[in-house]
Amino acid sequence: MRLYNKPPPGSQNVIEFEIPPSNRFLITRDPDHIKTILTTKFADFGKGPTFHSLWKSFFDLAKFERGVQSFVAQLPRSGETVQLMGLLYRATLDMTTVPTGPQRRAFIKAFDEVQKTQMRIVMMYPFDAFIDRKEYYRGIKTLEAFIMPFVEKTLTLTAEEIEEIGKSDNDFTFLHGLASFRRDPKVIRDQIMAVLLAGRDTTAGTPSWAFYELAAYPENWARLREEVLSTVGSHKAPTYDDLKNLRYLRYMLNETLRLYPAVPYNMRAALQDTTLPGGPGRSDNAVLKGDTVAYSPYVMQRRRDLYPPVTAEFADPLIFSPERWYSWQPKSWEFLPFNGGPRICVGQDFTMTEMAYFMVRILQRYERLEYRGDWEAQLHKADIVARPSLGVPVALFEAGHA
Ligand code: HEM
Repeated sequence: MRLYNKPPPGSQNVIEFEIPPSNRFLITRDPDHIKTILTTKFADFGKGPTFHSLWKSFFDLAKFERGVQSFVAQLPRSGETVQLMGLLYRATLDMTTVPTGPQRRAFIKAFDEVQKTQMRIVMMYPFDAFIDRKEYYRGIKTLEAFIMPFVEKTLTLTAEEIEEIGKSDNDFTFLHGLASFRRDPKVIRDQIMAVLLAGRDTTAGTPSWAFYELAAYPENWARLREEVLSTVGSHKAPTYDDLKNLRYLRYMLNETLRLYPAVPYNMRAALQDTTLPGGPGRSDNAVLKGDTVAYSPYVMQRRRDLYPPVTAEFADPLIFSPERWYSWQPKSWEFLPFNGGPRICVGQDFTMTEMAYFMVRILQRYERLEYRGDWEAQLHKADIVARPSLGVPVALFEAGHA
């Protein structure tokens, strides 16, 4: 983070350093550079060999709705302290794959182990060879043992049978979708694993930050609740149309992703010699094949110079203010929580709907939120996905209770 903030005002917003013998790094916080990497010169950059070696061996996702229901059922009694972040992490995993019964514990343990090691490997690059991968490979085997029977069973279905299932919204899963255009069990396993790993922490981390901020701004909670009650009502499950109509809720989620993009740091490896724009009156920055270019939506989205001046409608960019979105739209490439270009997050629409759904169910039921942790001790903890370092300990106060 200190490195990302290093370029002085007026510089090209990029710094460069080298780890001998051959690893050159560029770290940028310039929207034009990010645009160049992710779209204009997309073919010049890839995820890099470390990333590909990590994602070689993988698996699933099946049903969504279950998780939402189990989350709602686990909400605490009015006024009781609950670690909301832990609950959200469990719920988003439930929404995708998690088996029930005795397999459950082994699955979650393996999933956590695989993800933790992946994060360590990425964070330690280029010194990742020192990381012990024994548990990692064991974890992958456990996950595979769970998912492969589902993949194989699905592949016994003919294209016509899958098409028939597709006519029913309820029975058709992501697995059927994959099986309808690829018959290779390994490819299907990899796709499922990719979606599962990409979707859990990001989707759990974002509402965690939202609750964290909302606990500090009771007036925003009240305004959200008012919007939900007048649009959806106090008990009914929201429909897709309801969710689309909740403008303030959408702004609140955007504001959360602006201050706390779930993937705060990212990188690409140059696949060939190329350049990044130097800006008006400056020569381009040379990037050589094999160089790593790191960029940070987190730092970029907090750059004051990219925002309009502070006014009554537009709060300081470092302040959580969903209201700003009523009169302001970020310029393209200056708001990138889901990345951009051909590798934009495929789960973007799904996750925005899912998070809105979560928020609606809680806002319907609870009229007030109280923080039960130590504000001062909280840190922005970023492995690959960012979360509040101490979770989100809160008490929720049910409507109609003292
Ligand atoms: C708040 C929630 C989420 C955020 C902020 C988010 C953000 C991102 C970002 C920044 C990337 C680009 C990573 C890169 O290329 O370096 C990405 C990729 C991806 N996301 Fe998400 N994501 C979220 C939820 C989800 C969910 C729920 C799913 C699945 C249902 C998902 C599936 C994927 C997949 C499969 C990729 C890889 C796409 C590719 O490389 O071609 N994401 N996401």
